[in-house]
Amino acid sequence: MSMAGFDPAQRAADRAAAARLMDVSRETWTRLDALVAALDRWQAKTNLVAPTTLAQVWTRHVADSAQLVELAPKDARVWVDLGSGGGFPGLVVAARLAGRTDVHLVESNLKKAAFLREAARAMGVAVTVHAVRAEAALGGALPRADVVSARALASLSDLLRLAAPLLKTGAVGLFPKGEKAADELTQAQESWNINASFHSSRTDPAASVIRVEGLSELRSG
Ligand SMILES: C[S@@+](CC[C@H](N)C(=O)[O-])C[C@H]1O[C@@H](n2cnc3c(N)ncnc32)[C@H](O)[C@@H]1O
Repeated sequence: MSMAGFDPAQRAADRAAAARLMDVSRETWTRLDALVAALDRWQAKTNLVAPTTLAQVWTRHVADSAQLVELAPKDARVWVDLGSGGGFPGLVVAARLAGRTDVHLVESNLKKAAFLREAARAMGVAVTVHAVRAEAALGGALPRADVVSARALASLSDLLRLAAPLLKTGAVGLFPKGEKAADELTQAQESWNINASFHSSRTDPAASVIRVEGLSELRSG
């Protein structure tokens, strides 16, 4: 067991498993290693990920986040991640798309926002961290986006309400969801016309990513 509370051998095996799930450049691996090192440094003082997932951080969090890039438009210039927490998926996206896409991370917890800034510096990626509630950021500080993502932040209905200003102006929404994904979509369809597709997760057979491309209010009555 390491000082950080996980078995290093299990962590190494998990990194190898993640390498089989993600096809990324050597430069991206260097950035991702810097992200995981920063996460390990901070995890003791700020709970960034569930401690039980630390040994599997590479598959449970990094590879799980990395798969979103394949679902995004190839020419995405601006990506907004809501409720970024320990950097998932936002900092993983920034590692993969460095120099090509402006990544905005919205995180209301000030300690986690400080982590996101420090981790980005350690990774050598330029991101914009908005240390405010998403509701506030979406009311003004964010630019028009090509992609909006959110992982483990809220139900799909709440996410659509939150991200509507971006989704209605052309952003594609990428929302990783667990085994209740279909139920969440059915519930959201009570309020919205949604053009959505499901994409099986590469890292969790029970999970999927809901990709939203087009959103409008349902007319009632
Ligand atoms: C369960 S965590 C998920 C973090 C990360 N996306 C992940 O998948 O590991 C939710 C995060 O969203 C942040 N958060 C909650 N409500 C928020 C809001 N209204 N605006 C911005 N961030 C919020 C929390 O501080 C927390 O870091």
